[in-house]
Order: sequence, then structure tokens, then C-alpha cells
Amino acid sequence: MNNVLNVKISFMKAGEYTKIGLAAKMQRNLQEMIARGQYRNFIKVTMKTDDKNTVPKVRIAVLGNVNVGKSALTVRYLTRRFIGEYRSNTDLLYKQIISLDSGLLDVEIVDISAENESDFPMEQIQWADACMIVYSITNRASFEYASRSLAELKSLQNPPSAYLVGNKADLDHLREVSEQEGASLAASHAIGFCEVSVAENTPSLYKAFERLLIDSRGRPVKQRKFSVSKMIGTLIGNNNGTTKQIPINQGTVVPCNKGELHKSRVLKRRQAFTATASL
Ligand SMILES: Nc1nc2c(ncn2[C@@H]2O[C@H](COP(=O)(O)OP(=O)(O)OP(=O)(O)O)[C@@H](O)[C@H]2O)c(=O)[nH]1
Repeated sequence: MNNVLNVKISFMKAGEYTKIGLAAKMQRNLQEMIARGQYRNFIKVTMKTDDKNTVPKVRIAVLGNVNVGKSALTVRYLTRRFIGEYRSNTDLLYKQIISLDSGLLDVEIVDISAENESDFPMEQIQWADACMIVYSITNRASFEYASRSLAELKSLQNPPSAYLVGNKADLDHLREVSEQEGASLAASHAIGFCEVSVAENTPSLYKAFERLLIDSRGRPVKQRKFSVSKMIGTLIGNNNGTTKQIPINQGTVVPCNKGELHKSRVLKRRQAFTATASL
């Protein structure tokens, strides 16, 4: 049995839909090969596109206090599924091509693990074009964290677009924050707001993400330190043992170790792309 299969394809002339379709087809074939046991440990598909023909990129940071449902919310948006438990203390980078009425968007979402309440994750916020601020309606401290985060955003010179989400609306009997308080906080920052239950699949969650994507597309492109490599990467199986794949449906997840992130890992991720797993 082969342990390693490394596949690299370059489509220089094909249109975006063709490239994405071909990459998805190749990914499916590879998954079948793994299922048949032909390759065990490590499979990588890299698709390079020419620089001129790229899908616009939008980066979203999902920010909120611990346990408010940031990971569940992000995965719900990307996969329409609810997954109850996630590893804490790990920032996760999700990549997915999303189709809006206005065209395709290459969306990257960082789900920021709020390890230390007093530390505002400035690096990730500066990286992002847009920010989804999440609190739990059952936890007042998380609402206060959201309020502080919005104040921090306001103080930035070029703040990302933002949207406020009150999660766990299904737990109304445990409610500590009224819907009116959420709406007022959002209104005071002139941003959108909705309450959702990620567990129960509230449709307004999708609209909230869409709003953020549309808002951030209308903003000037951020000047970034690092050039963008045009890559859709998929890595399935085990790699070096420091990161763990989270295979969820179709797409891409990059788990980033906390320590690494704090050393600008996310900002440098295009230079040192470590691991992606199929969503
Ligand atoms: N009842 C209910 N539980 C939810 C909902 N969303 C998330 N949860 C639960 O809340 C807990 C925390 O969810 P996570 O997605 O891990 O929260 P997080 O904000 O990413 O947590 P950290 O990574 O620790 O900061 C899990 O037990 C989820 O199952 C919801 O809408 N309703």
C-alpha cells in the first residue's frame, strides 16, 4: 500500500467554474481511493490558477467569548450542519468558495478561540475584512465581551465591517440578555444584528453572513503584507502530528495552534500553509 499520494494540478486557461468543478471531482476521486484503502496517510491536492483570473477573497473573523458557539456557528454556515463539540483553545481557519448573486467569493473564516478574555485578538482582526461578533443570550459576560470588542473595533483606524449575533436563542428559559439589548448595542455601532440558534438552524444566520460578505466586498481592498497564492488545497489524513484534521463535508479547514497564531501564524499562513482538511 502507498502511504503518500501528492497531486498537483495547474489550470492556466480554464475559467473559475471549470477549475473548481475539476478540483472537486478530483477530490471526490481521491476520497474514494482512501475509502478503498489504496492510500492511507496523506493525500494532498493543490490546484494552482493563473494570477489574472481569480475569485475575490473575503476574510471573516468570528469573535466572541468562550463557549458562545463560534465554531458551531461557522460550521453551520459552511456545511448547514450542527456539530455539538469542538476543540477549544484552537483557532480554526476555514476556506470555502461561496456563490452569491454577485458572483463567486473565496471566503476565509477564522474562528477565534477566546482563550484570554483580556486579550483582544488584534492580529486576527487586522487580518479580517469583516467581523462576526457572537455572544450567547444565556450569558451576560459574553454580551459584555461583545460590547468591549465592538468598542475596540471602533477605535481602529480602518475597522472591518461587523455584524452582531446573539446565539443560543433556543435556550430562552436561560436567557440573561434581552433581544432589545442586543439590538440597541448593534444600533449604537450602526451594524446589523440578529438572534439565532445554531442548534436549530435559524435562517437569519445565513443572511447575516451574506450581509457581511456583501458589505466587505464594497470596501476598499486591504493592503496586505503577504502576496496571495492562488491555491485551493485539500489535505486529508495525518500530517506531522502537531495539527489535527477535522473532516466535515466539502471545503477546507486549517486548525491553527494558539501559540503559532499569536506569532502571526494566520498572517503568514500563505507562506506556511500547514494543513487543510476536506469539509
Ligand atoms: N443549545 C445550544 N447550544 C449551542 C448552540 N450553539 C452552540 N452550542 C453549544 O455550545 C457549546 C460551545 O460551542 P462552541 O461552538 O464550541 O463554542 P465556541 O465559542 O467556539 O467555544 P470556544 O472555542 O471554547 O471559545 C457546545 O456545547 C455547543 O454544542 C445553540 O445554538 N444552542
